[in-house]
Amino acid sequence: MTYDFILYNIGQLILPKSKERPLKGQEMKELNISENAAIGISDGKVAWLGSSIDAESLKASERIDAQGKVVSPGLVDPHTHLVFGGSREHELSLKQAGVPYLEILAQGGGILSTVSATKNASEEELLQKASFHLERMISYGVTTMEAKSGYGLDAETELKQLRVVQRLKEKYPVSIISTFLGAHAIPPEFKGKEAQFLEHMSDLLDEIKERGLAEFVDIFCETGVFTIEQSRKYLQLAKDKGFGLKIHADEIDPLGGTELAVSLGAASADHLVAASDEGIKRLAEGSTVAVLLPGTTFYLGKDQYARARKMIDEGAAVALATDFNPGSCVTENLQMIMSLAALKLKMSAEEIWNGVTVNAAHAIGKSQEAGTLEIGRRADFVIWDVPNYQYIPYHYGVNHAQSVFRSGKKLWERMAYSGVQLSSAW
Ligand SMILES: N=CN[C@@H](CCC(=O)O)C(=O)O
Ligand SMILES: [Zn+2]
Repeated sequence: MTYDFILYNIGQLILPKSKERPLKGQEMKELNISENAAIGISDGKVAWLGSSIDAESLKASERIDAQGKVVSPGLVDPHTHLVFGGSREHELSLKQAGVPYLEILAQGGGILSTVSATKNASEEELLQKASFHLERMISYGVTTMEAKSGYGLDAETELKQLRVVQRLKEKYPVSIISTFLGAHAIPPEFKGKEAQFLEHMSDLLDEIKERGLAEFVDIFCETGVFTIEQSRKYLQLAKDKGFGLKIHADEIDPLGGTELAVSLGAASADHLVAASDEGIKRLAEGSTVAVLLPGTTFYLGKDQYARARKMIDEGAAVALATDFNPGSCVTENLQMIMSLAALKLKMSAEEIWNGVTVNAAHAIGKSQEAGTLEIGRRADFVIWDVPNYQYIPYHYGVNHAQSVFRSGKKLWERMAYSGVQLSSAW
């Protein structure tokens, strides 16, 4: 057999273990690292895995020298609000003055400010803007990501956002999982009529399902937004209609969204900064993935981070995501989140890599195709310009990706291979 190409001289090849279910508790500490490794690629898939020495005797149309660098599966970002209009830099001074996130929202700002900007933007404008952010995510090593609606809060704008996600799927050779988050905030005209608003959003579910516009349904279950009972009813309906479930749960107040997620069999419960001891116990018992978003806690200027250590030590499955959005976490950089996970969530490098690969894939129902490199799987991988896998969480705030491959094809490559390239005019 002649392989399309062989990537050899890989200093460390990161091979997360893939299971039928997410890695839980102590399993998150396990990470296969193969040294001086090689991968054979054929028809966009991993066709051979072994040592660089053994790869010498293989036939290949092309050979690429990884120069002793680190190679990992393409990263998976399981929680993003990729499609939105406008930006919210004007809120920074409010944050600095100590105005809480939910207070900005209650005053008609925050999410509602982005809702106005998203309503006012055309589909083309939203597509262009989301493309810009998506390309940046790819440059940071992400080949599979989730994207939510939720900045419309009316039928027309929610569907417009979901159509943009569909168009992104067609435009880019990456996997994008679409989530309907029509229940993201209460529009001013529905203040005090939350149940009516949720009925209005529920009415969209059949159309979204028929047109294949979303795989998951999500809700912001929080003080001043949607209650536990409202969330339960809404999500149960979505589940009955065949959607996967996600919940923005226990981000600020411990309402019990974590327990609700587990009891409904949600794929993920996200944020969980205020998750109770009982909620953590339930996560450990179930298979709902705790998607932690330390970039959001950092960006909101809070001191209390999600209790990742307790979650993992008690047996829960943890994944990490950017939560990229224009208000509470304005970064496309999942590597930065890996550093925050090390520093603020006290996760080990092994737990972090599992959190941005296999467990993140489970959180969005893509564990069969993303998050690891195995023979027969799509060859989505990243060559990292670092000496070892611990280095990425350690050296923060910069992009360590050297090149990003999707289905065995180079999708993105850093222009200067060794560090920065100063202008020749200097
Ligand atoms: N907390 C709710 N939703 C988003 C923030 C959205 C926004 O502020 O625009 C989040 O996950 O952080
Ligand atoms: Zn979110």
